[in-house]
Amino acid sequence: MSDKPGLLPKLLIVEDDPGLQRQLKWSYEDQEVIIAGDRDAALEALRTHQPAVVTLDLGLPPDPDGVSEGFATLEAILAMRPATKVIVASGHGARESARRAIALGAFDFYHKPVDIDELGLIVRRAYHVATLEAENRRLAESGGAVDKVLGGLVTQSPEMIKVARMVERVASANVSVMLLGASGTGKEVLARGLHNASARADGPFVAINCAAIPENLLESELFGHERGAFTGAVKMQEGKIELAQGGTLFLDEVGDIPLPLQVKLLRFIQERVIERVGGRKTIPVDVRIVCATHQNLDEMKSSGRFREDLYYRLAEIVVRIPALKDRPGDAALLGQYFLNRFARENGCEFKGFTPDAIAAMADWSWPGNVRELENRMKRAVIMAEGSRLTAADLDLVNKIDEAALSLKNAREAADRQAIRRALSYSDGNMSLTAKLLGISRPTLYDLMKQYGIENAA
Ligand SMILES: Nc1ncnc2c1ncn2[C@@H]1O[C@H](COP(=O)(O)OP(=O)(O)OP(=O)(O)O)[C@@H](O)[C@H]1O
Repeated sequence: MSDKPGLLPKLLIVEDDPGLQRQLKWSYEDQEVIIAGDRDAALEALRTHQPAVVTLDLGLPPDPDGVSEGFATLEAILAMRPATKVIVASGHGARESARRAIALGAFDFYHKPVDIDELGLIVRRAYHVATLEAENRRLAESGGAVDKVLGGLVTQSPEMIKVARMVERVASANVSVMLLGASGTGKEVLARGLHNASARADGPFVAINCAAIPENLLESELFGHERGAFTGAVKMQEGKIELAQGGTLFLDEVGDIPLPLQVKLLRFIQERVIERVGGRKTIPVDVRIVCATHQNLDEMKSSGRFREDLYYRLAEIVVRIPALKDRPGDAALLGQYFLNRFARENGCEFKGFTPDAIAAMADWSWPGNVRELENRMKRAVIMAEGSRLTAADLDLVNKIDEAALSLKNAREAADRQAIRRALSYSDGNMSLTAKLLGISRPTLYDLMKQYGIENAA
């Protein structure tokens, strides 16, 4: 970080004790510290420097042994700049004043005598929340100008925008596309977007989740059946492939198709004709196949559970979709988007999120990705009592995020993010990316393979 004042975030310390002023002034390397000894000086500094975070001693002149001037200063600061995060110092036995300060809008409090490390942590957390809030305000103010790629995909993450642009590009080409990503990352949204951006947009988009259908029924779901083909087949039924005639067939969880059916699917892709179960007639079908899976198909190919020839037919273009936690800012953006949507649908109004909700959303690792976020928002909008959604409404209070706690996962997440950023910065130039990351090109290739990161440039 730069040590030039002016580029550092500003911290205003309101403290009348000269000894403490000196001690605190030199305790923050990462901040430009401004000191004020009373209310007037504090408000003047607030106007001039606009610090995001303020620490405030409640015992200020002319009432250094009481709290009246401290509270008056707190109220004046929040009246002038309501978004300021004020951290209040409370003396011995001053629980009551701490509580009152929080009720008035203070961000947090600390006990005197000062523990510099502890206060440092509170200050850093306050900056973190202030930054997230500022970002949220920016997004809310940008209103409808939020990036909507492919018609319905809400994102502001460069990685995801790249993915969407890639899907738009391949939409018009006659190639098969395989979407790889964890559950709930938006594979179906992208598949639909691809269909809508393609020349087949006037035709049907038919989706089938191969994991959700029992193995013995999957064949007839895909290929259809003739009347009397099996017990219960009381009438002829067209399969999903046939229903997608002239359009796009989205095979979700393609890794769950059993081997015998993989053979039949391959035959269809090669010959472009189907036979319904129990039928003899061959029916020509013109469909484009887009497929998706969260499984590791490379591993399945090696162990013989997924046919290699089918894989290459289905995966002429492979698109890897980043997890929600790897898309900085998207959780807050999508949170706001779902909040607006569900509030509208339920006929209620919300002003947004409380700081603890914003911080909780940024810290949570979203194992269920966008679907989990969508579900938490849906529930919160129905259950919430206040005008802003809290971390408790989102059921994110005191949740032990085991995935985020693991050091290995945290390191991997940091590696992934750094690689994606460097790739994005260098526009996919591998030599430059390796240089930016300070590693060799072979190491970069190894890491990208290990983390399943594709160079989307
Ligand atoms: N970027 C996005 N913008 C808006 N809505 C989204 C976005 N991504 C996902 N969603 C919504 O989140 C939910 C999950 O998305 P989707 O079904 O596409 O995920 P998926 O990867 O196909 O999940 P699965 O693998 O479990 O089938 C859907 O309701 C979808 O509308």
